[in-house]
This record gives sequence, structure tokens and C-alpha cells, in this order.
Amino acid sequence: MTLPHPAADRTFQVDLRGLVDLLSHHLYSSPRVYLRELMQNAVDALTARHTLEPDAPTGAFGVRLYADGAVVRVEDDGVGLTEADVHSFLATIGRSSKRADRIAEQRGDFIGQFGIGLLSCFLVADEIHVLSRSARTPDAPAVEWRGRGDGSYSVRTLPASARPRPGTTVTLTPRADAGEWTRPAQVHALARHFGSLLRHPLTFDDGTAGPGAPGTSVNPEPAPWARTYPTPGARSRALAAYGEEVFGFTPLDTVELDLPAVGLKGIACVLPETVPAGRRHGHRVHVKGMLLSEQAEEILPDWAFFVRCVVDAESLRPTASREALYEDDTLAAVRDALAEKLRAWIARAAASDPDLLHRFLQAHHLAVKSLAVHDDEILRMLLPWLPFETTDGHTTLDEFARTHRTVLVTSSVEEFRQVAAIASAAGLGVVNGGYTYDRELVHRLPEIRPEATVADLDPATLTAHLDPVDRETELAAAAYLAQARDALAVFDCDVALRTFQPASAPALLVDSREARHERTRSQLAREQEGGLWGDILGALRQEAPRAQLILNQLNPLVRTAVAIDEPELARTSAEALYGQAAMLSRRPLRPAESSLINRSFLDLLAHALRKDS
Ligand SMILES: Nc1ncnc2c1ncn2[C@@H]1O[C@H](COP(=O)(O)OP(=O)(O)OP(=O)(O)O)[C@@H](O)[C@H]1O
Repeated sequence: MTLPHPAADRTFQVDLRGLVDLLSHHLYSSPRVYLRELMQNAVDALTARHTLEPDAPTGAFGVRLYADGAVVRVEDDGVGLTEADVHSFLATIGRSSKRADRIAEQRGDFIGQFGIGLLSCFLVADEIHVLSRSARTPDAPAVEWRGRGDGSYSVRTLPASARPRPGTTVTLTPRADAGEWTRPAQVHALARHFGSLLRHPLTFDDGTAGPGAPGTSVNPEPAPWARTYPTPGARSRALAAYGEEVFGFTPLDTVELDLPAVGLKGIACVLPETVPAGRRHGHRVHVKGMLLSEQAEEILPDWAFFVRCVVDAESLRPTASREALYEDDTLAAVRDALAEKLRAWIARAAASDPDLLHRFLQAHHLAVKSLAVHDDEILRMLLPWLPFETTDGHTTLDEFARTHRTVLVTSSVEEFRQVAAIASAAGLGVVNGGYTYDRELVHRLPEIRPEATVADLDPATLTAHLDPVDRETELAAAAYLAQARDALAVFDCDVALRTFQPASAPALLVDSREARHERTRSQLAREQEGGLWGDILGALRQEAPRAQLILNQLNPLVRTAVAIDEPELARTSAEALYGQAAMLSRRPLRPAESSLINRSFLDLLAHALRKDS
């Protein structure tokens, strides 16, 4: 009997071209990231070297970029690689020295960790050439590695003289189709873009100044928040100018951000103009100086869409694409802490800079209102200063509550339009609660101004301020009112006669939203007469609040109208008064109302012309 052969263990094969294709189409946003990855490896190598030689002065080790159109070279004075390191880290995809156990505790010191960044060089070149010398084993020879896009690589050692000092030089010979990303001017621009805040010396050389030339500094100055300034004013002007340079707008104010616990520094620029709701701007996030993302949204909560930030953090963790941040506890803590800073800025403006607060609210009151609804602290600080539409015009709640002991609030814009003139003539203070958040916010005023009373404005409150007419006038108008009721019965509208100010207003249509809603139901009930649904809706109809057309006895036109003895003309005038009052409310008219307005206008015109002829 023959035993089956045991299954042989095999090793996965990697199709490097397929992998690079995957990275370029799905991980990286543009081939330009190759330079960021190389700079980042160089920076990580410098970090490791400083750990190895803690006494070396800052700035002792640097990074030099070179691009002359034929090659792109990134040279660093970092920790370097031994031959074993080269096999282990450069030639093994997915393996990173920055994740090895012995330095696990230092993981946070490095930007890279996945062991794939180097592959991004294949986006612009077919071969990566690395020449390195380890600072850990100074006697080791220099080592040369050539990695090719087809997945093959070669390693050889060279005499120490090939690279007299520790460090690593990566050289790429760009493919013809990658010229856009590798020409000298572009490399210089990308170096500034990604590396302007790096803390190690970084230079660029395009080869024109000849061999050995020192190159131009890419980051000659520390980050603007890390510099010293003669006065606080000079500091804030410099930070604002930096914000303007980065974002292209003059910030309304610049908020300095500093969270020592996570090694984060930066600025938040307050946008000078309203941001359309729903539009979210990203923030610029640097990690250890290296620009990671220009569109990071995760570092601030949604409500903070009135600022754009530039931050540089020590301990945020980039994802493999580097263009986003890991949603971890540190990020959550950073988000909370930054939100706190913005709250503190708002509080300071509210307490001590009324002009700034005013300009801020002018641009962002909608954002602040949406924020105040869910945030008690913002509510407490800012509610008194927020602008509302009121019967005294556009004013702050604080101001309004000072002149009106009871603040009345409508539940719709139309209601406000209907009653504003009459309510203010009657001395009532009404706020338009029809806009998003407004009614809810006004109702919370007593939480911070306990002496203020807030109530919903219902039609009854207003009608209570309309004075009844005397019996005699009522009687004299009875016939007219009956005709008017009859004419307007189709709209479920009652008609009454009162006196109220202003005398110029002939009529008021009290027609709350609920009343209209009820009427739609009762109309439905009429249409569905007989069925169960009809019965239910019919029962509801019993309690349906009716609209009320209140004629103003003080108005000269109304006085003439109630004395009309021609029945047709009386009906038409009632319809015209209803139509005018409905139009004044600026609510959308129903088709029946539009045709009523049309008809009554033509009837009145015909009547006037007849009279004249
Ligand atoms: N300039 C350099 N100096 C020293 N070692 C380097 C350098 N560049 C690359 N290496 C070594 O090669 C390894 C792989 O680099 P690679 O950029 O692919 O990944 P990584 O930086 O570890 O992680 P990530 O994929 O997150 O960038 C690194 O972990 C490091 O050990």
C-alpha cells in the first residue's frame, strides 16, 4: 500500500506590478505621494538616529533633495541600514523596522509603520536604488540595493568609502511618463508642500549650482507658532498671515491651538463668510511636521464648520494612505480638546470683544444656532446675542426681552407675517419662530434670563388684544357679516368685526397652521363621505379650529364696506378683503383662493367702471 504524499508547504507569490497598480489606483490620490513617502522615511530615519545618539544637537542631521530632470534623489543622515536590514525591511513588502518588537514602545515616534511606503516610488520609476550605511554598526560596509518593478532585487556591499557617513540615499530614474511629478521645479514645490513644517533641516538642489552646492532650504524657519515674536500683536498678525497664505482668505480671527498632552500645535482660522450648510471644509494636518492631509475632517466635530485649521501633531496616527487619520482614542481626545478651544474662543469673544462677536455672528449665526440647540454651554454664552426677526425688527433676544416682559413666539413664518403689524401696534412683542431652530431657542431664553417669560403666540392671545365693537355697530354690521360668512364658508372661515391698530390694516386673517391642517382633513372627509375614514375625519372636523377673518372697524374702507346694501357687492368686497389678508400673510395661496382674488378684483373693477359710466 502506498501512502499519499504529504501536501507540500508553499510560499505566497506576490505580483508586484499588481500590487503597485492597486496602490496607485486605490490607496494614493496621486503619483506625487512618492516624494512624501521618501521624505517621510528619511525623517523616520533621522528620528531613529537621534534616539541612537541622544546627545547630537538638533539640526545636526538633515535631509537633502536633488532633482535635475534626469534623477530624483533623497539623501538623509538617518540611522541607515545594514545588509541584514536591507533584506529584512527593504526587500520584504509589508515589513517595517518601525513595528519591530524592540521598538514597539517607540512606535509613536515614527510616521511610517506599514512597510509599503517605498512601493509608491514605482508610481514614477521602474527601479529604486538605495545606498545606505548603518549608524548602529559603524564598521559595517555600505550596502546597495536595487529593487525593480518586476519584483526582482539585488543587494551588494560596497567599501565604506562609497558612503563615508551613515545615512541613506534613495535615487530614482523617473519613467518618461512621470515627468510631471519629477521635474526639478515640481520636486521643489512638492518638497515645500509636504515638508515646510518639518523640524529637521531640509534642502533642495536642482543641480544648476554645481556639485557640492549647499541647496536651498525648504523649511528655513520653524512653524509660525513655534517662532518667537516681539509682541503678542506681532504674533497674532503673523499667525493670521500664515492662515491667509495657506487657505487663501483673511481670517475673521485666528485661534491658537496648543494641546501639550498630544503634542499638537496649530491655528484655527475663523472663516469670514457664511459657509453653506452641509459644506464641510477639511483641515490641514501635519504629523511630526510632515503634511499628511489637506482635507482631514476628523479632527473637529461637525458643528465647527466655521473654522479651518492647520495643525501639527506628534501622536496622531495616519492610515496607510497617509491621507486620513485613524479613528482611535487619541483622535477622539484631540477632537474634544480642539472643540473645547473653540468654545473658549467663543466665550472670550462673548465676554470681552463685542465687535468680534458681532462680526462672527453676522457670518455664522445659523451655525451657532444649530450648535446652541445641542450645546448648553454655547446656548448660555450666545443665546442673548443671537439675532432674531421680531416685531421690533432684527434684534438680539437680550435686547428684545428687555423691552418685552413676555416674549411671544410664532410657530411659522406666515403666522409671523400675519400678525406682526397688529401685534406690535397692540404692544405685543413677537419673535418669528418659523425658521429652523428659532422657536426652540427662544423657548430656552428663561434658562439664562429667568426673569423673561416666553409663550407661543396662539390666535386667542392676539384676538384678546382686539377690542370688540359696541353693540350698535355690531348690529348695524350684522347683515354684512352674515353675507361675508356665507361668501367665505368654502374656506371654513368665520368673519368678525373688531377694532385694532394700525387703523390702516383693513383685515387680519387668523389662520394658524394647525387650523389649515385641520381644514385639509375636513375637506378630505367631505370628499370621502360615507366610508369609515370619512367618519373619522368628520369627527375630527367637529373640533377643527376655523380660520377667522377679523375686519377692522377703525379702517375707513371696512366702515364703508359694512354699510353696503347691494348683496353682490357685499360678497365681492368680503372676498376681496379675505384675499388681501391671505396675500399679506405671504403663505402659498390655494388654487381656490387665487381664483377668488382674481374674480373679486375683476368684479370690483367692473363695478367701479359701471359706476363711472
Ligand atoms: N531612508 C531610510 N533610512 C533607513 N531605513 C529606511 C529608509 N527608507 C526605508 N527604510 C526601511 O525600509 C522599511 C520599509 O520602508 P517603507 O517606506 O516601505 O515602510 P515604512 O516606512 O516602514 O511604513 P509605511 O508603509 O507606513 O511608510 C522601513 O521600515 C525602514 O526600515
